[in-house]
Amino acid sequence: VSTATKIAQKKFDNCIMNASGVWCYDEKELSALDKSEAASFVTKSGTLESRKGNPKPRYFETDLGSINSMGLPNQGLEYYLNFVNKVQEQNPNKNYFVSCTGFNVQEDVLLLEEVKKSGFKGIVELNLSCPNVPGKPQTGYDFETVDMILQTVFENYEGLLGVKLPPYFDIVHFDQMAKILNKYPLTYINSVNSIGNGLYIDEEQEKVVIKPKNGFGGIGGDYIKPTALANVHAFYQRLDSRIQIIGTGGIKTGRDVFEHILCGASMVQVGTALMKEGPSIFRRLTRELEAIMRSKGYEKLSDFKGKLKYMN
Ligand SMILES: O=C(O)c1[nH]c(=O)[nH]c(=O)c1I
Repeated sequence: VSTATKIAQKKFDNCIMNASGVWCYDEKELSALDKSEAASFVTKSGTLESRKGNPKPRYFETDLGSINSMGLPNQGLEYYLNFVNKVQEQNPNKNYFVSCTGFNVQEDVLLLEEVKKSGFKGIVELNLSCPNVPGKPQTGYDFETVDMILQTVFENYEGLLGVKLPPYFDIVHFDQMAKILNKYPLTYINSVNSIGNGLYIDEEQEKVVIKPKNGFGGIGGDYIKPTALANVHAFYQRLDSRIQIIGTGGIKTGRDVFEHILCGASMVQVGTALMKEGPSIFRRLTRELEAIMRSKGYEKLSDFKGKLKYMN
């Protein structure tokens, strides 16, 4: 049987979805994702109460990516749970994600209790890496706190739960974080969130381009792909195989999807490029990935997942 026929018969499970924060603020945006070729969707990170977020302009696109300091604007976790529970009922074969984030461990516990009470059957993404709430540090850079949060959360929560991590830039930090993460019954880790507190300048006006935090914001897009691939692969090398990895960062073509999977990702999420192109991007990325797999004779993701070669 020819390779092409084999691939046609064994269409790989779609593995591409949105990144939290992009095209997922309300029912309208989430419904558009659900209708698209995306494998699933994740909501904007929900907090205990709804939030307006930071003053605008708080998002800016550049040729190579984006900078954002949204400040966690969201409808509140209850809104997202109500909507996703409804959609989940209509599509039992899809696994939907609800993202949430508290400002301390007590809030994280309350959020997960709210999830449990709602009867949510999907996957929770606990965001440990929002870089844009003034005065609040990125939890993911405080290893003891991450350990304490996961310990506390898993005392009561039995559902499917993953964590959204910030990018790390130090091999010892990969070692330390992986040691902590391996202690817990995590379904997955999502690596990476934006690279926090970058600065993009309008040279002509000699000015920043977003209002919050004197122009400092999370960086996404082409700028961050090498960091994202390194984080995905570093955790792939260190985590128990029971913990899946969702790769996020710098994806805008099928090649980028392929590279994230080669580094060990089981699924990938698209942020900046989705913001630029809209939900039709999922059809394009799926086609481009299929073409690459066909050209290399791969039938399914496990044929190449994590199989990045080193120079011996
Ligand atoms: O500013 C935001 O809302 C935001 N922006 C990001 O780039 N990552 C995040 O996790 C969040 I919660």
